[in-house]
Amino acid sequence: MKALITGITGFAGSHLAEYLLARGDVEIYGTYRARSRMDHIAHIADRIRLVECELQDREAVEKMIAQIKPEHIYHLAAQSFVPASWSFPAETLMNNIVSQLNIFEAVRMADIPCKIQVACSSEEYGLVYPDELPVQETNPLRPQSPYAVSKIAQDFLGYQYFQSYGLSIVRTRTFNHTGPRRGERFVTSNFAKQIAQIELGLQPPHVYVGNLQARRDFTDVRDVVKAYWLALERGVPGSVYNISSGSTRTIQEVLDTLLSFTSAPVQILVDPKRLRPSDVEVLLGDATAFCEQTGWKPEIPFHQTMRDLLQYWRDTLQAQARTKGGG
Ligand SMILES: Nc1nc2c(ncn2[C@@H]2O[C@H](COP(=O)(O)OP(=O)(O)O[C@H]3O[C@H](CO)[C@@H](O)[C@H](O)[C@@H]3O)[C@@H](O)[C@H]2O)c(=O)[nH]1
Repeated sequence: MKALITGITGFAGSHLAEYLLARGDVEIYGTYRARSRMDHIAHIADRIRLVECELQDREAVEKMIAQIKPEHIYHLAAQSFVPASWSFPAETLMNNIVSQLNIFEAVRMADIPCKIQVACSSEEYGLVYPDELPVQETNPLRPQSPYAVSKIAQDFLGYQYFQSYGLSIVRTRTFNHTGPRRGERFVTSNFAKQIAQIELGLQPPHVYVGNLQARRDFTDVRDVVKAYWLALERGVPGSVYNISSGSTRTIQEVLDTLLSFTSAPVQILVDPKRLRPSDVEVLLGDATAFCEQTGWKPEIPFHQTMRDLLQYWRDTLQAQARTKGGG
């Protein structure tokens, strides 16, 4: 079976590639761009096929899909950092919407039997009222950022291409996910990296934070990528599914959990630059529909995820120090 992962060099993409490799029955293709960093997939590079492709280039995408003829497409490539979408709203919308349109059009033109998973987001729900929790797929979408609007467009294009052309598309609205290799701008990874830097004496004992009152529903990325596989194996085309753990934590609790793994004394400082024009206050997902349809359930406890993430940063920073020191 041939699977294509867009954004294979990224956080979720690299974990999905590892998961599919471990299955043993999947031939894995992945797209990257000239500027993509390869460190997340260096350890598996000899077992996957990498294809350079700018997804905003329609002709390049058509050629790539026609050549590979994938049976599964996992569309994970995106501008996924919410604050960047305020700094670069046009780029976020263009990148996220046009890339996906090109993939849909290329599959349609190639006329191949191919299932497509679209990585949508819980950010689409945006403003959620207390009596709407936990959020179901039927909840109104009240976006709070340009990123959320881009994901709603991706989501609705998935619905429309299923309705109009019968493309076999499954949409996954994934709530926050984290784990080793999480990009350092995202809150869990950012705090973990700061703590690891403090432990190694690479920064003063100050942890900079933004809004600690926000609540999020976190799942381990290694559970999330299993869900993506199951979405295409057992999900109903045309459907949209929440992928979430069903429990919520404040960002303060995230910080406290990470701090419980270190003996380094730290001071917490609010950095006003980390506060957003509008922040989603609470996200808590109801994944019952997905669990019942596919048999999926998250298995890795939050504490384990946080422990692994902090260890990832300790190992990464130590390896960087060794490289710099020439040892
Ligand atoms: N990034 C960051 N966020 C902080 C910080 N301090 C507090 N926060 C708060 O921590 C929460 C989570 O922020 P992020 O980790 O940046 O994630 P996100 O905005 O919730 O978006 C993530 O989840 C979405 C799914 O709900 C994904 O779609 C999106 O791509 C991303 O992974 C937000 O409420 C943010 O204001 C900080 O120093 N840095």
